[in-house]
Amino acid sequence: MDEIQQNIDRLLHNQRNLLDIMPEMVLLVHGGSSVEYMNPSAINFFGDLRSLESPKGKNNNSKTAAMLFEIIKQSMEKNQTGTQQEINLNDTYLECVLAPFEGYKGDLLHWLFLRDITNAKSQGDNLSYINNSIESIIINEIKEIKDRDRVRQVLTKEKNYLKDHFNTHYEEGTMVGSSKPLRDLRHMVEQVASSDATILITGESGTGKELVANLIRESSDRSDKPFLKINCNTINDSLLESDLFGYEKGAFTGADTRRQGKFEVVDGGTIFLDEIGDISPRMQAALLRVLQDGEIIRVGGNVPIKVDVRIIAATNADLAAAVHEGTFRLDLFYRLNIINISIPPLRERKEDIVDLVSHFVRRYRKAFKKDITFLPKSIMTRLQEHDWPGNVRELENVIQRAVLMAKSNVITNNELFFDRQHEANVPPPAVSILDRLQGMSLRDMMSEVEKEILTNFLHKYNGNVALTAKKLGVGKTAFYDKLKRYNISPKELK
Ligand SMILES: Nc1ncnc2c1ncn2[C@@H]1O[C@H](COP(=O)(O)OP(=O)(O)OP(=O)(O)O)[C@@H](O)[C@H]1O
Repeated sequence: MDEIQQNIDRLLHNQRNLLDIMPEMVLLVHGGSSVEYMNPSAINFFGDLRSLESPKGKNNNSKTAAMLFEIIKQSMEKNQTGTQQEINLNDTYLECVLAPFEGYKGDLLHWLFLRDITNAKSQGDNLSYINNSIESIIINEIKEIKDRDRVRQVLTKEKNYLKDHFNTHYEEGTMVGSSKPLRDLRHMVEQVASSDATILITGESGTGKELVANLIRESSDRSDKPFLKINCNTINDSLLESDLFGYEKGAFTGADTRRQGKFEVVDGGTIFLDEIGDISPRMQAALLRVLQDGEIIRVGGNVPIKVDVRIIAATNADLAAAVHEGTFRLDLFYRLNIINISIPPLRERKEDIVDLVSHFVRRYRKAFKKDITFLPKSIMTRLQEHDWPGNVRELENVIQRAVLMAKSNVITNNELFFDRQHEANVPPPAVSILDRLQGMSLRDMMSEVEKEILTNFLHKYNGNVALTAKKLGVGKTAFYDKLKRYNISPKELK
């Protein structure tokens, strides 16, 4: 019997020691309502819950015991015994296994094995937070790389935008543009150049009328013969007449020798008469003679002289309207208008802007020895959106300035200034004329008023001298004299 008792004691001792050294918390609960055993880990963690008189007490240990009993009750109800559960006890996370068994005389006993997993759990949470952060950092990084790539692609595209254009061979005097109107224009120039027919080139100011005249002459059979350009607007009538047709000795004061006019000098070649809409009726008659009969009469002479000159004329005025108003001869209009080349304004062929811009960049980077290699697409868009009241000449001016002012190899918005010419043409706000004339002599006042009237009317009639002179009831020669006296340039008043 002693031996049996000794064995029981030994087993109990070993069992107790085993439970005592376990790092996990172990509790033995009796009947689901009192704690019969706690190992040191459990006591250390919960406090001693074994001697509590009533688990419903108010101290902390009673509350903890009540919570444990509740866990046992719910596990039994949900049949979760023997499985590992995670419970939260006052913000502490515990892993718990419940093992019910039948004790002496049928007592209901529960082993509760518990492990504190709060740290492990928060490390896990941290880890998943870090994982998430790393993931979002990587996602952001990838997005940024993609964005950078997109920007790089755009920049590469932009960089290449004018590369081909910039690298193409640059030729002075070429007519640039690939829009349908420009292609038609080029075709027409090729078709009419080789004939000797008179050509009238029409189009707004700065559209390229002179350029077209040059091309016609270059492609004609007269390309190796003299080519003279006369701007009918810049010299007065009598000078223009003697300049073109020559004069006989004694024709006017100072004509002490006979002199050949340009039509004779250029014989066999071409004459370009720019601003033809501004010539006087007398000049119109003389020109009609050249066109009809192929002859001129020198000023002060009466002998017709045969000339062989091709005439290319140009105007930005509406000659048909001038005929209608009686300031331009109908027969001369017909003679000039045998072949009409009409150049559309730039705003009607905006597709040409890219070609024109690169053409002018090439022209001016060479002239100013600048190394412009890049023109951002945003700049090109701005240029394409502009209305270009001054047409190709205005575009050329804008690019010329930009190239000159560019600080690197790129043209930026800082260098882009549009002509304000059309705004400058708006008459200044009215100031009382008498205020302005105060202190002047009557003669000076009259001159000022006359100058003001001439300027205003020329502006109103788009710089058309013949029309303005007619409207003011002044002879054209007298009108030109006045313009000279007051130093007024009709061209600047268009
Ligand atoms: N298609 C084009 N390609 C290249 N350069 C052009 C083109 N059109 C016009 N230009 C340039 O624009 C500028 C103005 O052209 P141009 O003097 O021929 O115009 P215009 O119509 O005769 O002007 P205006 O009415 O004032 O006499 C010139 O430098 C010319 O070389």
